[in-house]
Amino acid sequence: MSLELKGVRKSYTEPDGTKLPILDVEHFALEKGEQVVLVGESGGGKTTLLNVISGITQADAGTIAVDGYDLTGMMEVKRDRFRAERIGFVFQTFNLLDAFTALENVMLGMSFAGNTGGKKVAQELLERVGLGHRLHHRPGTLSVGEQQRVAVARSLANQPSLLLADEPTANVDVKNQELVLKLIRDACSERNVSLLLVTHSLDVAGQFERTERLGDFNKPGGSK
Ligand SMILES: Nc1ncnc2c1ncn2[C@@H]1O[C@H](COP(=O)(O)OP(=O)(O)OP(=O)(O)O)[C@@H](O)[C@H]1O
Repeated sequence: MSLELKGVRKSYTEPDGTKLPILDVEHFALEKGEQVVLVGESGGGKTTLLNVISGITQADAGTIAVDGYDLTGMMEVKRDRFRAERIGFVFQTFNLLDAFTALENVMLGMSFAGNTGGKKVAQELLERVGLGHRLHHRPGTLSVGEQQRVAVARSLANQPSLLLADEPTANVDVKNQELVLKLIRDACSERNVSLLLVTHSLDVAGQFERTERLGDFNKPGGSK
């Protein structure tokens, strides 16, 4: 199993102190190499779910296992490193660092995970996403579609076993949407990376064999 969530709960606390339950997932799992699209209503908690898996947000309860290792049972330093090594992330807004070139953006994530063989691998990844001629451009001098392709290259730099993609095609034009989606899916297939991708697009969702509606397995407030 590439990813397995059991009993994962997350609430936010509103300014007046009341709890706002967002996640209550009894069980959710991805097989190794599986590609799953996640759909659901706006505000339902899709981003929160990805953030809890990636560790951007701390879950209140439950276990989150990646490649059979329970992240919630690890010490913080080990957990951060494990995540950096095993989980790649593509965001809707790319999250590239403006002061650095495309090549440096890809390399920076690699050094964080202790991957020092950097430059050649980063260059190959950028070539793989069609940006071999843009290695030394900063994000502000790249087109939007090119920026998302840099982000895709960066997400794969540590050879993750799981890729989380949150609306990766929402901010790129139609032509680039197909390109970015194909790049993500092909790269995951080639490397046997599991993919969990959030989208609002029915076009995108329709291309996946497995589509999950968050509301079908997430029952916030049900176990209060
Ligand atoms: N830090 C926070 N504090 C309080 N409430 C939050 C916080 N982050 C998110 N929320 C609320 O949690 C709910 C779930 O948000 P989330 O972004 O996970 O939904 P989503 O399914 O990704 O939505 P969308 O499809 O619109 O992007 C929303 O109602 C949001 O307002």
